[in-house]
Amino acid sequence: MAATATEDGGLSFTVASVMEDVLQQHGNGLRDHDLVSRRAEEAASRRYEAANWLRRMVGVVGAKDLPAEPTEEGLRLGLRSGIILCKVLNKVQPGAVSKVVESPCDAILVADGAPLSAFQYFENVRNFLVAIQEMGFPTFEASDLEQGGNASRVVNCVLAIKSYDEWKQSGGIGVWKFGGNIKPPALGKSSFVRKNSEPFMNSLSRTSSINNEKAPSENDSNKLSSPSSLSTLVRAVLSDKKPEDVPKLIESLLSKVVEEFENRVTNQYELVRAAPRESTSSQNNRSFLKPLGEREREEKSFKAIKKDDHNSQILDEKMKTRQFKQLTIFNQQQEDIEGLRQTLYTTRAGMQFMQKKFQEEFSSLGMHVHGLAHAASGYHRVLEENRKLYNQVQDLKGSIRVYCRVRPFLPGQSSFSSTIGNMEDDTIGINTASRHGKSLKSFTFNKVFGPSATQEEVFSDMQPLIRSVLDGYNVCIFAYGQTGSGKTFTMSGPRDLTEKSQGVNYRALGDLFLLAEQRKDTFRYDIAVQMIEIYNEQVRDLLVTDGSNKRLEIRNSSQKGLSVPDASLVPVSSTFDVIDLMKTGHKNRAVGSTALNDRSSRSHSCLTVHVQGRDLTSGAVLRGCMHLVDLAGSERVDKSEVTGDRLKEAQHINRSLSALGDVIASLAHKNPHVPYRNSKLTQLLQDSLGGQAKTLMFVHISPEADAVGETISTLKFAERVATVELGAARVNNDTSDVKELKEQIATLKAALARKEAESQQNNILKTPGGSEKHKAKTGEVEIHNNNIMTKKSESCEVEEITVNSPPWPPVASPGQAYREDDRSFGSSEWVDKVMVNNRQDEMRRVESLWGGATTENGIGILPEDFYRRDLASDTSRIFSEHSYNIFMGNNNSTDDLDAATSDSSEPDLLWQFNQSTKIPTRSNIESKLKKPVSKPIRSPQSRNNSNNTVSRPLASQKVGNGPRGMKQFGPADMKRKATNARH
Ligand SMILES: Nc1ncnc2c1ncn2[C@@H]1O[C@H](COP(=O)(O)OP(=O)(O)OP(=O)(O)O)[C@@H](O)[C@H]1O
Repeated sequence: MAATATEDGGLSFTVASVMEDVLQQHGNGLRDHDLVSRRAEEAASRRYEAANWLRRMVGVVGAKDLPAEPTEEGLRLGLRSGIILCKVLNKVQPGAVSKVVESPCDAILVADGAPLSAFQYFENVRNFLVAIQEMGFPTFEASDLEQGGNASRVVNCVLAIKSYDEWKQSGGIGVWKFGGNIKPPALGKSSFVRKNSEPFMNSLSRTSSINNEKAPSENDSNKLSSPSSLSTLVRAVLSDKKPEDVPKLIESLLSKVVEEFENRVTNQYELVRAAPRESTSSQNNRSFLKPLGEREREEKSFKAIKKDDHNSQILDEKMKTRQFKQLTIFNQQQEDIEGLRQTLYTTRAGMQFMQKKFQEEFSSLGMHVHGLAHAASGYHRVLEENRKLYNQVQDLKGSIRVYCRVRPFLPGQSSFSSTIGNMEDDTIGINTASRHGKSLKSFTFNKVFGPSATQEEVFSDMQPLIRSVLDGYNVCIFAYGQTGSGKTFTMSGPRDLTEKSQGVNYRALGDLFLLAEQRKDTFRYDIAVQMIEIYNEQVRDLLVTDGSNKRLEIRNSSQKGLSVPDASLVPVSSTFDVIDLMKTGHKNRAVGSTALNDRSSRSHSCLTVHVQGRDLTSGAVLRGCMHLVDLAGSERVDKSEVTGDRLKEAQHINRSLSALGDVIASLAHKNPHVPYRNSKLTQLLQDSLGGQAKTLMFVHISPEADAVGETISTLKFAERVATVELGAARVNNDTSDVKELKEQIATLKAALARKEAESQQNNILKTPGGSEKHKAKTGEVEIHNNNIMTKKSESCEVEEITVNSPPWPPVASPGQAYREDDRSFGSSEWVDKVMVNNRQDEMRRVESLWGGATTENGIGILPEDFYRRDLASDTSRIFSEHSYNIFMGNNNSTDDLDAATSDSSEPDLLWQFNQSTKIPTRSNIESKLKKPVSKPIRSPQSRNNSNNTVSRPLASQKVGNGPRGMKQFGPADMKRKATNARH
């Protein structure tokens, strides 16, 4: 059986070894004692041969530990240090092992054979093994030198070196070969054991040894591989077998051998394929077959190449590793990128979804907000509507509106100690300190303006009220508060006036001009102003330019329709006119300094705006009048720390303000008597407080802590004012009703005159000079009405008059003018409010006095061209008493009228008409006029009990609740009227 050569011509096994393995595996007789012993003998002889050769080579002394005929153990121990092996090899091939460690204690072995320096021994063995591996000798494992190791391999290696040495000694002719029975070392068992030992395999192969003539003789030690030893082995296996079993056994054996052989060849082939580069070393190994010099040279160059190869291989591997790593990283990155892309895609989809959802939500939110905004605007509209309705209700009730304004801290003041707690649209809370600690007092008004409220905001809130002057309403705005709380600021503005800081006065007039201009196609308005001051209970004209300081009277019944008829009345048509007038007014105003405010005004100032508007279509005339009052400081006297003149001023101020308080209190309690005449101020404001005017009190407070006392009392007063109901405001106009009534009056007058004439004739005929008697008999009542005696028929409802009529004014003798002072002293009841229709009176005056000049609401109407002419001629001209008188036609009658009281009241006249004609009735007229019924009036009894009450005719009632300036009948007029009527 021939061994199969590999590609490069080498085999790592022999047929004999294969057979041996197969026989051993099958155990077919190898357990035979003879065979074992033979094999043992063979191994021993080989061991002895190796030991002897080693002893010869290194000397007995060098190989002192190696017996001539060692046991396996002995051989192992002897060679274990690796020194003998290294020395032998260096002897055979000098320098093969460059470093041999020879410990001085080399020879000292411990009882169990363990070396003293195992590491050194191991190094020697390793170096030896590397060297023989490089040289192509059969190798063994380092562990083969240890206990239990395979000593036969060691012997094999030594004998191979011996064989090489002998070949070398013999001159190195031909190719050295070794026929030792070795097995290829297991791959990867040791890093320093060569993986392939093909040269030796080749040398073992029979085919490769064809050219080796010496082989049989030299391979005598390798008996197992020889045909004879193989046959011996076969014979030994077959010896105990029956002859009939031999063919089968041989067949089985052969098939096993073939199978094993094929397996090994396949393995070998795969091994070679797996390590192609090792062919180089194979070639190198084959170089053993070359002559030694040449082979050494080749070996050296081969080593260098191999080293280069090795380096480049390492580099290649490094490169490959790096490339692999890079590729791995690249792949990983690609995977990551793909993953990221996926994530991105998912995220983008998510984002788009979210975006869509967000947009949907956003649009639905927008719709929601839109809805809310709509609702909010609706809510604001409703609020505004509510406010208007509330104001309308207030108007209908005639409540005095109360606004509150808080002054900001002035420059230099610390805002730390503000008394203002909380502030809402209509509520203000004041922090007060009491014995029980701090508390918050809340006050509610129609409107509350904080310190940051601008002049414009303040004005815009009261603008509708102001505008109603043009619609024929009487308006009164008065600023109330302690010194320095900002009254003048609100009404006029600061000292350094700018357009932005202009106060209500300027803005109101400016607005009226604007509105008048807007309405010029339908209305023609004439506007004139008065400006007065009440200082120390004296009324002064602030618009005088000649420096005169004439004392003026307040006449609630002036025929001119003016409360202070003697005060200059200046027509204005532009804001510039107003500014000029204000300058004059402020210059004339009594202003002095006190401890509290160096610009403290110790007087009440009042700007009165008179408006007359004519409807260009219907001819109806509207009259409105507006008082803009800046009151003096309301603080207590002691606070001002004043004496002398200043004290007197303060007392006057306080008195007038407390009179104002009394009036308010009376009105709030709906007292029949309202003490208007206790002060000039209340007299001036009488019609605004008690008439059908729209009244606004603008209460001012300071935020400082030391003013808290005044602040609280101011707000309390304002709260009381807010409860006052004045009754619905009325428009001062001439309507068709009035015209109709005028006609009725004319008819009635004619009837009355006729009846009186008849009655006189009858009396004269029946009883000469008996008219007085007749009066008494028939129970006719003489009615004193501002010194005019009028008759009332028997059918007069005396009781009704007695009960419902207000008290009399003092009786004046016929022809005697009733003086203002008399009224003052007569009784304050003179001014009690009686809601009556005074238009009858007006008509009477129209006809009797001015023969066609219109009057309204009891106010003597000036001829139309009066204002027109004066306004046109000179806007800065100040109207004087005289200018009015021109149009009154008669100075005497004017005097009478001026001096007249309002005693000649509508109820009286109506009563007369009713009694004389029976148609229309009083109630008819009243209902036709659609005016509120009068307030209850005091009974005669109560009147009699009241102080200063002078008994007076029942019919002589004071119409105190008509708009101020209501034209009153003078005695002379009434006399004249009566006479005219009679005739
Ligand atoms: N709302 C405000 N904003 C800014 N400054 C104000 C305001 N109100 C008042 N002032 C300032 O406060 C000071 C006092 O104001 P003002 O003279 O108007 O008070 P007053 O109540 O009219 O005092 P008096 O009773 O002495 O007339 C002034 O310097 C004024 O400019």
